[in-house]
Amino acid sequence: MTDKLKDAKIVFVVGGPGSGKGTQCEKIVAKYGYTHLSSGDLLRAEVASGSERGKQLQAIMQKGELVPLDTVLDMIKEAMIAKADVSKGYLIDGYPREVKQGEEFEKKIGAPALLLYVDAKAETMVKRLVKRGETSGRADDNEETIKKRLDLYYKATEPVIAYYEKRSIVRKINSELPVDEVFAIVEKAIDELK
Ligand SMILES: Nc1ncnc2c1ncn2[C@H]1C[C@H](O)[C@@H](COP(=O)(O)OP(=O)(O)O)O1
Ligand SMILES: [Mg+2]
Repeated sequence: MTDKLKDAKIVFVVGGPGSGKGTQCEKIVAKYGYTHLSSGDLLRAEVASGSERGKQLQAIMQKGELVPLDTVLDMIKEAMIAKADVSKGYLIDGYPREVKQGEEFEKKIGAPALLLYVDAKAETMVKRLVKRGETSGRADDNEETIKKRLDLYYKATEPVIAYYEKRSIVRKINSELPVDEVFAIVEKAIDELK
């Protein structure tokens, strides 16, 4: 564990694609001064920067292969350390995707204080993603890919929730409600951390 991060408040934000993770994270950042880190965004930014590592990542991703777990974690850790002096806490959005990723995160960085489980029905998630796809420009926001992402989510990520439930750090958030009502529930969970 890194000294700079030893007292860091770490919140895992887990939920299916389109459940509303990004939406709620944005609101947490605005109210609480947390740092929002999404592994996908970090990878895309590294590629866009044109750095040596970015070029290696791009080559891997172009082949359709998975970026090594260690690389993703190193990037998350670096981004956390860079914000250590100003950040009130960290939102780790869309990670861990599987139990192994959670275990590795804890070995290399630290333990989460809370897991926000942003929960919506499959039907709701599909609807939101199809709508987001009209403007997001994200290649994976189309109906066929959405279905694959949902299947993978249920297979790989639901065990993550069960794993952290054993430690009683999971707070399930009903994300079927309007955004502000969802945030009211999120606020309670974050306030309890203080
Ligand atoms: N509680 C809510 N009610 C209605 N729409 C919501 C919502 N939360 C999010 N949305 C919308 C915003 C986006 O267009 C879409 C997906 O939200 P998102 O925050 O990008 O999800 P995620 O980051 O979990 O993939 O759904
Ligand atoms: Mg998102």
